[in-house]
Amino acid sequence: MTPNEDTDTLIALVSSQLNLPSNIDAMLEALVQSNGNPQDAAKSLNNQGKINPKKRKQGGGLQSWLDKGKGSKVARREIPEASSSHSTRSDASLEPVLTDSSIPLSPSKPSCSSSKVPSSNKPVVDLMSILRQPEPTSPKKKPPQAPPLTLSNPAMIAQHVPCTLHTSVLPPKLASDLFYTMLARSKTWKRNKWWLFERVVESPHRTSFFARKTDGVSADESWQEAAQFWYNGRPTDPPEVFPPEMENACSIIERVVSEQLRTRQRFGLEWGGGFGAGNEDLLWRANVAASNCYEGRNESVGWHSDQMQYLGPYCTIASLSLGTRRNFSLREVVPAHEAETRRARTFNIPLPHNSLVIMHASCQERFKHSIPPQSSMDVYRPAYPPPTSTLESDAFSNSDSNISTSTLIEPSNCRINITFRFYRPDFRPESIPRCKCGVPMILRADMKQRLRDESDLTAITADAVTNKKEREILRRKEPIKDEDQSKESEGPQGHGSTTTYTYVDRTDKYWWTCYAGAQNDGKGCATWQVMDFEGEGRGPGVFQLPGARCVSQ
Ligand SMILES: O=C(O)CCC(=O)C(=O)O
Ligand SMILES: [Fe+2]
Repeated sequence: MTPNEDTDTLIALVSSQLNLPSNIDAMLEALVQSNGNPQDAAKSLNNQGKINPKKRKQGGGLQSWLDKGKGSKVARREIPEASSSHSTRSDASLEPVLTDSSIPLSPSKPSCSSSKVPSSNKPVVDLMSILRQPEPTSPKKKPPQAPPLTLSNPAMIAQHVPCTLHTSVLPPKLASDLFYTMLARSKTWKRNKWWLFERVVESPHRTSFFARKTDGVSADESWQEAAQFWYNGRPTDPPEVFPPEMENACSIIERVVSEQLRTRQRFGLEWGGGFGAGNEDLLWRANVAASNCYEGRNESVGWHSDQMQYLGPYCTIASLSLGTRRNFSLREVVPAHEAETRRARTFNIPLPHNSLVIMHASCQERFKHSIPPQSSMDVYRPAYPPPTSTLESDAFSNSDSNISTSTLIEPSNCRINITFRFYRPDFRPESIPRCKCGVPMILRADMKQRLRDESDLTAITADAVTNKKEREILRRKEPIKDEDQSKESEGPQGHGSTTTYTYVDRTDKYWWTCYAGAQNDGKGCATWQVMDFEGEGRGPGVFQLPGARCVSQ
């Protein structure tokens, strides 16, 4: 979870209570004044008449700003200090407004020179205590809000979200061993900390970052920087290496994900390169993983989308659940032009022990996800005793040294989550642009600019696709076992030799933006620049593969 996404939530909460539309800067300013309370911020904006509706740009989004003449040729911009004293700007509502006379501009220069660990003289607060839900007080008529929907089977999941659920994904003994191994390790994992609205907030769960021993990943020092990013830029120990059980699980999961990818529509900017000799049959690999431990029903992770700076656009993330069953929630970020006609619905997917959720391409761009606190929770009763390797660890130490393993099968109130990820070679740490603070920037998608929703996209794409099988897949929006794919195109190098590379190009925009404020008292330089995929020498994306063709236009 990252500070940016928490700010998204706050901004969305403020925005939902305004009588008139506002801009991001005014909302951020009001949030700072009201100590992060969205209700107070909205009230003060509504009362003080800070909002000048004429300044509101219809349609919003990065492209509309770029199209406004003077910005169109300039890729790199700075946002005035007063409007960006927090690097915590919003995907959902970020408008790169350069000047707005309704906002007092501070003459002071960007003040960060280096990233530093949050100082301890201010109290650390639990993130959830800041993200208070407001009372529904807005007098403005909003589109109807559909109640949360539980997606209880794979067909429902495929219908509503860009995810698939795979139950009993690992052999049961391996799932159990991996649970115990990670549970034992989790005792030393850290709670993430970062700056949000002049306070240090702390994530309500423990987390750790892993690099895979294969592929030279852990041997490459540049990945240390990537690990540090997992902790919002805090200095950290080198990433942990995948333990053997995790390595075994990862090999199985890579096959499950690759099989899924063969049935799905690809996106032009997805990774199109290979995965090295011996992996020609894989469409997806993992070279890093992040693991989380949620102890009890109150531990959680708030609404966020995952940072993409090393994953690149349209990434695929495979998320394994072990231990207690928890709900995984997803909520779409509604594009600005649809905000007055529809509201996002929350979808809940119950995740049992040994289940895998694949967050497919576009999930990070279009949706936020969370593990919410629950009012009740069933304990997990392991089917096997802990493996002997974990018995030596403190987690299972017992004063009775003669205890037999079978008596150690104890119910647990913990959920272990492992998100397997592929950090792309074309987004290696040394290729990430740095802001004026000297800190690597983060990559953000312009969620506002999305032109169509998934159903429109599917219809358009399906019309354009000539391959009958693919058309069927798109229409049903369900994974279909695909036996006879791609007779028509040559397989691209290293990316499987029997796959058709049709892709959709949604003309989405991405930009790099300063991230230093997360660890620097909330102060960043607010530099940003549009990502120029080819100009920055990135790729190959799926759109660059031999035989690939775009089906959206
Ligand atoms: O625990 C989970 O399932 C989600 C974790 C997550 O969203 C993350 O690590 O980014
Ligand atoms: Fe996440």
